[in-house]
Amino acid sequence: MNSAPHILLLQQSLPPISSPQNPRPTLRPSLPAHNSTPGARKSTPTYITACAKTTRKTGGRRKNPDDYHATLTALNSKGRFPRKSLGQHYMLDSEINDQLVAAAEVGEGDVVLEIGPGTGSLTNVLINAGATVLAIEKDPYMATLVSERFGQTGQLKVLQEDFVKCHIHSHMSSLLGSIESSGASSRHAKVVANIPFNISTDVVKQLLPMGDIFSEVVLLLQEETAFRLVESYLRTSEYRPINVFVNFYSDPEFKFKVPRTNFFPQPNVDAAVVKFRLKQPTQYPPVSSTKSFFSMVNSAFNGKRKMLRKSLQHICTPSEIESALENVGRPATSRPEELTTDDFVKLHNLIVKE
Ligand SMILES: C[S@@+](CC[C@H](N)C(=O)[O-])C[C@H]1O[C@@H](n2cnc3c(N)ncnc32)[C@H](O)[C@@H]1O
Repeated sequence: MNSAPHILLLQQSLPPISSPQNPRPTLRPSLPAHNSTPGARKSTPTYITACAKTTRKTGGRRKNPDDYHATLTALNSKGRFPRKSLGQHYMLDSEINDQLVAAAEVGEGDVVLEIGPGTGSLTNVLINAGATVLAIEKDPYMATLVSERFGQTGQLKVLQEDFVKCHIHSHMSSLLGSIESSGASSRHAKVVANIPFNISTDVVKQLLPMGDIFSEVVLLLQEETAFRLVESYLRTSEYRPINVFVNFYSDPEFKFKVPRTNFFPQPNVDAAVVKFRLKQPTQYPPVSSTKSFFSMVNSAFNGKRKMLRKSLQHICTPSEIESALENVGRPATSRPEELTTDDFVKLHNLIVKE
């Protein structure tokens, strides 16, 4: 007998899941076998009970193929329940997936990287838009599920790997190469993904410097992360090296907020969509070495409360830093949070000799 966990779906007399009065329920494990009804067989699987029904689209609007019940049914088919460690919060509103795909302007013939396809709700919209999708999924069960769901289309390649560890540049280059050699146009690929919040920084750090293969990266992130990456302003304590990094490699844009009630299970925070338009390598600000540039930026912020003429003393003398700042058009007493990405580039080129 299969002892894998299942999801028991109660379809009757269920409260709506998206109203504030009826917060979306969470999956909860039933009592373990030793607490179950006397006489129950020992091999009874651990049931997960979900007490909710989805809001259905009516009045001529199309039905969401990835609503609450469909998501649970898909998980149940593999005996799965959402895993917190994998950031598994599934999107229930296909209109938000439509907006994600529209934000990246995905169209016929595009090649798209999706990180964490899960049950395939976003993958479905991407495929319907005419894209060929490379999906990286860490959870082997979800990788199988999404392969089975779209295997027939010929528009999906699934890699069961951890995105953080995989060689995404070479995977994507070889996919683009094979599409090109089949006679199709060789446009840049795009990234569209509802990613697990715990790998957001890794994803941004890996993908943004890949302007040679990607033109846009559209990510559904934790709202706070989205603000931190896009709307941290000069002279505030939120302004960090990551902002210099993001602006060096891309033009970021905050697109829209996604309330937490749209996910199952519901996370503790809201989300938001950010679009990064990647710069091509020829458009990067001119520095002799990106390694020494970001190392200088990090050093500058390490001494956050210090003036640059102190925190960058390991590179050159305070008076050399003061005159370089003057050259950049900044006061000799400048602190890191007062410099734009362009200012840092100019400062680097004046003080770092290689
Ligand atoms: C937030 S869910 C999104 C699922 C689906 N895209 C959706 O919108 O409903 C994140 C997905 O990423 C997968 N995942 C988590 N960590 C991953 C990693 N390091 N590499 C690749 N996939 C990962 C999870 O298994 C899960 O399917």
